[in-house]
Parts: sequence; structure tokens; C-alpha cells
Amino acid sequence: MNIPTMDDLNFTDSKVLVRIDINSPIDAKTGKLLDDSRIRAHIETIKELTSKGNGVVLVSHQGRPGDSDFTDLEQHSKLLEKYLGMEVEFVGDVMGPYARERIKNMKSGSVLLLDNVRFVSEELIEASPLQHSKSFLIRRLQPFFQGYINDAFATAHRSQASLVGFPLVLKSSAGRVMEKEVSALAKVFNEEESPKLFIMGGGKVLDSLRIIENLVKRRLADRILTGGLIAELFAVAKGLDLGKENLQVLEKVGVLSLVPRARKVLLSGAPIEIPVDFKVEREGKVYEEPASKINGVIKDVGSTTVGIYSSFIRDAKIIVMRGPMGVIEDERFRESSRSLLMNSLESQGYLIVGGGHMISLIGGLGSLDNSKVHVSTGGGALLLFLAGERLPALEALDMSFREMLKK
Ligand SMILES: Nc1ncnc2c1ncn2[C@@H]1O[C@H](COP(=O)(O)OP(=O)(O)OP(=O)(O)O)[C@@H](O)[C@H]1O
Ligand SMILES: O=C(O)[C@H](O)COP(=O)(O)O
Repeated sequence: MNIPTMDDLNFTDSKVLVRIDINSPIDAKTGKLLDDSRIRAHIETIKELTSKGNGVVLVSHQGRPGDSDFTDLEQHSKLLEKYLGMEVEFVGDVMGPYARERIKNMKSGSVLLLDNVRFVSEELIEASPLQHSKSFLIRRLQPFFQGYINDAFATAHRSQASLVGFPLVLKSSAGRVMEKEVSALAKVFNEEESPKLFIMGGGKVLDSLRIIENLVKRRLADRILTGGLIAELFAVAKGLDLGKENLQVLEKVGVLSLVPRARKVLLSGAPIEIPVDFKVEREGKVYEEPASKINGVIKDVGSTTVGIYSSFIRDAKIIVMRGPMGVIEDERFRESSRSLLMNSLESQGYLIVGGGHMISLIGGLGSLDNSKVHVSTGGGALLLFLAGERLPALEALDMSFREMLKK
């Protein structure tokens, strides 16, 4: 797949539509943004374009209709202004007459942010690039632009209008975030970079199981270390009795129904490690117990497991870490995830970290050596990419580039 970059198209003194993903966690009570890492991630792309005299129109979504985090993008524009160090005009419209008038009259080198693109019903339709290229959103906006840049890796798994509709009607490329994500994650599929270690934790058990099944099928992982609820799933699949309380937790979150699939993965000889001990909570106190003798609610992996997992980390060339080992919202269950993160950063391996909770942990570690670690902006998109599934937004860029090369 050919993904054109900004070096291939190098827009100057043009008007460019840039799809970014600044969908950020919002406090349900106050409506305020809780984290701005995705906003900060796009600054490099925007600055590079404005420095070449381009008028930059930004488009993004925030949340989903009906969810508490489904809001307008006004506060996002203020943070973009802060990190860009220049004015960002927020337009409370997406494709109506006001938006088109402001785009038409914008100055070269200026930045304009359209409102939440999911305010437009067409955006929520999953359809092909060709179908979306004929949508009102694309037909209303395309005439104003010489080019389109997709920098929204974290939404690349959605075949929605603003992600796949423009590349068939405008010269298009990946932005710097998209480019970095794809090249960093491509290492995972590179044969020479071995051994590859995947550390899979967290609470999105079905997603993680889907990745593990793909990793095993494609023989991509030399070893898979489990934590979080995914570890409990595989412990049950291995026949361990985790006790009634934990089985009830697993039942409640729909994990027990996945045991047959997990067992099938184990019986295929997959290189999966499960914890040998867990941190459990019993009557408000925390205990470390062997996996074969659990008497409390599992909240984290134990220190013996951290020691074993760290020995695998020391030998790894590529380490992919997604989802925490424990309930890291509670300081008592954060140490295991933090230790494995630090050991990975100090190892000889190249670390790829994904998922909101792990990014919050890594945020506290200060500046990182980009040649050693890649912090992905993606959640679901990262999972699907690692699962070897094709991302519609990348496919649309590839189609656009092939069309352009034919001319
Ligand atoms: N043993 C456990 N029991 C219950 N919940 C757990 C356990 N271990 C981890 N979790 C929960 O997993 C959640 C994080 O999982 P998740 O899969 O969302 O990871 P993430 O890094 O945030 O990825 P994404 O950004 O895709 O959501 C946390 O809320 C944490 O409390
Ligand atoms: O946060 C994410 O995973 C991306 O912004 C995609 O959001 P979505 O799952 O609402 O499409």
C-alpha cells in the first residue's frame, strides 16, 4: 500500500483541508477537556502547512451523538491556539453558508477550525470512498481546496465521509501524525525485528482477544504477556479456579462467553503467558496470592509475575504495550503497569504504547527518546492495525495516490 506523505505533495500557497483527530476525554460533569495530547500531536502538521503559506481548514469529530462527550469544538480551538501560538478561527458550522463564506475569505497562512463534523448526518455513515465522494459534505467543501491531508490515525478505522470521501476528489496525503504512526507500527510487521513481545492488558477483552487471534494466525508475536481482564480470561481458559467473585466480575463484563475462543488459542500452542500471581483486594486490604489460590477480587498482576515478564522484556527487539495490568485508577494497583513500562523503556527494544490509560501513565515520565518509543494516538485504530486489519482511511489515500500516478 502506497501512503503519500506531505513530502510527496508539498502544498504551498494553497488552501488545504486537514482531517485531524482531536476527539478528547471530556469530564461528564464539567464538560471540560481532560487531556490534550491528541491536540498537541497535530501541531507539527499544522505549523508545517501554514509556514508554506497554506490556508489550513481543520476538521475533526468529538464523541458520538447521544454520548456525554458529544460537544462542539470551541474549547479545542482555544487549545490549538495555545499550542500553535497563533489565532485559530473557530467556525460554528461545518458545510453551511457561514462555513463556506469563512473558508472562501480566509487569508493564506491562517488556520480555521470547523465544528464537530459528526453534526453532519452523512459523517456517521460507513460507506465506500466512492459513495462518500458523492456526499453533500464532500461536494459542498471540495471546490474550496487544492488538497486534503488526513492526519487522523486514531479514526483511520472508520470508513466515514471526512476520512475516505475527499481523497477521490482532491490531491491527498497523510499528515505527519498519520505518517509516524504507520511507519512506527509497520515495524511490528517487519520480519527482521525479532523477538516481538506483546503486552496485552486492560478491559477491552474482545478487542484484545481479536488482536491475539490475529497475531497468532499471522505468527507475528514471539510471546504474548497478559494482564488486566484478558489475563483472567486466559487463566480461566487454562482451567484455573479464580474464585466466585472474579467469575462474577468476568460474567458481568461478558468475558466468560469468550473462554472457548481463548481455549482454542491456547490449544493452538500460542506463546501466551498468564500471571503466576495476582494482587487481590479482600475486605479493603490488598494481598498477593498465587494464581492457583485466589481468595479476593483480582485487581492487578503480582510482583512475581512482573519479575517473569521483565525477563521477557529484556530479550525483546519490539515491545507493543496496550492496556494496563491492573485497575490503575487506584494508586494501589498502578505499580505493575509502571514497572513493566519503565523496564520496557530501559530495555534494548523499540516500544510502542497505545491506549488512553497507558498514555496517561507514560505522560508522567517526561520527555521520551522518539527513536526508542512510539506513543500511539490510536485506541481502536491501533488495535485493528495491530490485528492486521486494513484501515479504510489508509486505503482511500492509497487509491488517491494510485489515481494521481496514472495521470
Ligand atoms: N484486573 C482488572 N479488573 C478490572 N478492570 C481492570 C483490570 N485491569 C485493568 N482494568 C481496567 O482496564 C481499563 C483500561 O482498559 P482499556 O482496554 O480501556 O485500556 P486503554 O489503555 O484505556 O485503551 P483504550 O484507549 O483503547 O481505551 C481501566 O479502566 C482499568 O481499570
Ligand atoms: O477515540 C477514538 O478511538 C477515535 O477518536 C475514534 O472515535 P470513534 O470510536 O467514536 O469513531
